[in-house]
Amino acid sequence: MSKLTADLVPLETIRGKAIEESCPIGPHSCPEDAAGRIARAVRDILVALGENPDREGLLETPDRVARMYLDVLGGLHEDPRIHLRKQFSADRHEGAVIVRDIRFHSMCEHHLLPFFGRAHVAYLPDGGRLTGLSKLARTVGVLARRPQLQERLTDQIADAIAEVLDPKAVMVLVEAEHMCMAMRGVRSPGSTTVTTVTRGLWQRDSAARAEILALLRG
Ligand SMILES: Nc1nc2c(ncn2[C@@H]2O[C@H](COP(=O)(O)OP(=O)(O)OP(=O)(O)O)[C@@H](O)[C@H]2O)c(=O)[nH]1
Ligand SMILES: [Zn+2]
Repeated sequence: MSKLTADLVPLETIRGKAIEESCPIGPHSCPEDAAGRIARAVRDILVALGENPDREGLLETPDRVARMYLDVLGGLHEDPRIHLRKQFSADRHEGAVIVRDIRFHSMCEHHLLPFFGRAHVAYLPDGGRLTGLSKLARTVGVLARRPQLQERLTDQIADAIAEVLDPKAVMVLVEAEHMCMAMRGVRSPGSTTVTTVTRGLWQRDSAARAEILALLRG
């Protein structure tokens, strides 16, 4: 099972006061003045590129980029399991629950460029234990807003559902386009990467797995 909380920088390596208690994932480093640090680094990047960070159009850019990073990578300081703890039961429902087309945007951890697409999530409740449909999408959102690999994102969505709902089975399919493949490097826009993971009963039962996979693909 992959770790669901982020590997953040150890407290002692952060200069200044670390805020330990304000994050739902427990004691860890929330670097003080994160926005200021990012903004200074962005200014350095602009200078290194040969730009003039003091020209009018770029004056506010470091601060904007800092706000943007803290927003699109804010899932580092959130525990995805919190949402799934909102549960209720439907004693007579024994079938699979499938939520398709959960749109997400994430950041590839190799290039810090976006990858984005859709996650499709299915689970087979045990004992009628259900979570809210929106909570599945919220879980995807938290895990996507981190520096990620598509494979890890897929695994972590399944792990969060398996851990909190303890269902009989889980399957997650993620399809995404990576800007690091489109804008640079191999320059292959339009390529789609598909990743899947199966846990529990559907891992062992190939007929059931094929049926759910077909439903996830739509
Ligand atoms: N498996 C996997 N690879 C990814 C993901 N995001 C980006 N990559 C790949 O990570 C690899 C990094 O390869 P490197 O050779 O270290 O970096 P690079 O020189 O920038 O590679 P190119 O993209 O081929 O130019 C590239 O092949 C990317 O396509 C992901 O989510 N999953
Ligand atoms: Zn990349």
